[in-house]
Amino acid sequence: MVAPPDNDVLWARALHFSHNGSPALTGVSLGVREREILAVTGPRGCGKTTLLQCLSGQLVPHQGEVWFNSTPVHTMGPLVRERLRRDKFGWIDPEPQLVPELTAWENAALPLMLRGASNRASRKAALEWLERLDIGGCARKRPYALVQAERQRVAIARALVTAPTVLFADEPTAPLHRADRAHVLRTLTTAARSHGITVVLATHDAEVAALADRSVSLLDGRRVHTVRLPAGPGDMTVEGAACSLSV
Ligand SMILES: Nc1ncnc2c1ncn2[C@@H]1O[C@H](COP(=O)(O)OP(=O)(O)OP(=O)(O)O)[C@@H](O)[C@H]1O
Repeated sequence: MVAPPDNDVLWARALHFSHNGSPALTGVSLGVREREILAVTGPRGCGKTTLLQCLSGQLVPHQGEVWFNSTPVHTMGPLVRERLRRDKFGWIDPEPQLVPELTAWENAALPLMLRGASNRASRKAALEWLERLDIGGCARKRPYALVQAERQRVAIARALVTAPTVLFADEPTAPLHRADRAHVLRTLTTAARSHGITVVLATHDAEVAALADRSVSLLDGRRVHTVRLPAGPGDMTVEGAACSLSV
């Protein structure tokens, strides 16, 4: 095993993963620099979610290595990986998964309470994040009384409330309308930058990817390089020696 470069907070080498024998990642390598916002782009089914799950320790790659700072994640046991995810990582799903019995602020405060923070401190931090995401007025409502876009903002507040080292966001604005999407993404990226949070953002939306510092593209479980043509039919997708036009 070779340790990753010092300036990469996450580093993956030659990841392979199959779901029930069907390959989802076939040799993906990448580094994520500290404090950068990295977009993982590509069409549906290209392996974005699987890659984020391997990087965040939710899945263990069948081959390859994942490192968080100088710690190998792929060799960790389930309990250590669970602790790493709880203490260092945040996760946003495309569909908000909230606890129905808890109010919006209690849902947002949950990760802090699970870490043993006081009720008062957890509530204060949760309310601040809900305010930043423009849903302070919903703090006492339960999920059933919120619309989908409000529920997603609560889920985003919950992911940010601990100021994680790395935030994994899997199509985080998928349930939002276009205007809402831009606002939530700006809030998310501004918060990440001001708190020094590294973000790995999976998206198939070019407008969303444009907010990132850098993008990596996947196609059929492999990394590809997308080159923008100066004037022509679209982007050129290059993988090794093979080229194809994606329009
Ligand atoms: N739990 C699963 N069981 C079986 N196959 C799966 C499972 N999860 C993903 N796959 C398959 O693995 C491949 C990669 O899926 P993945 O969800 O990682 O891609 P994605 O780029 O995130 O797609 P989407 O944008 O649709 O979420 C796809 O072919 C998908 O059908």
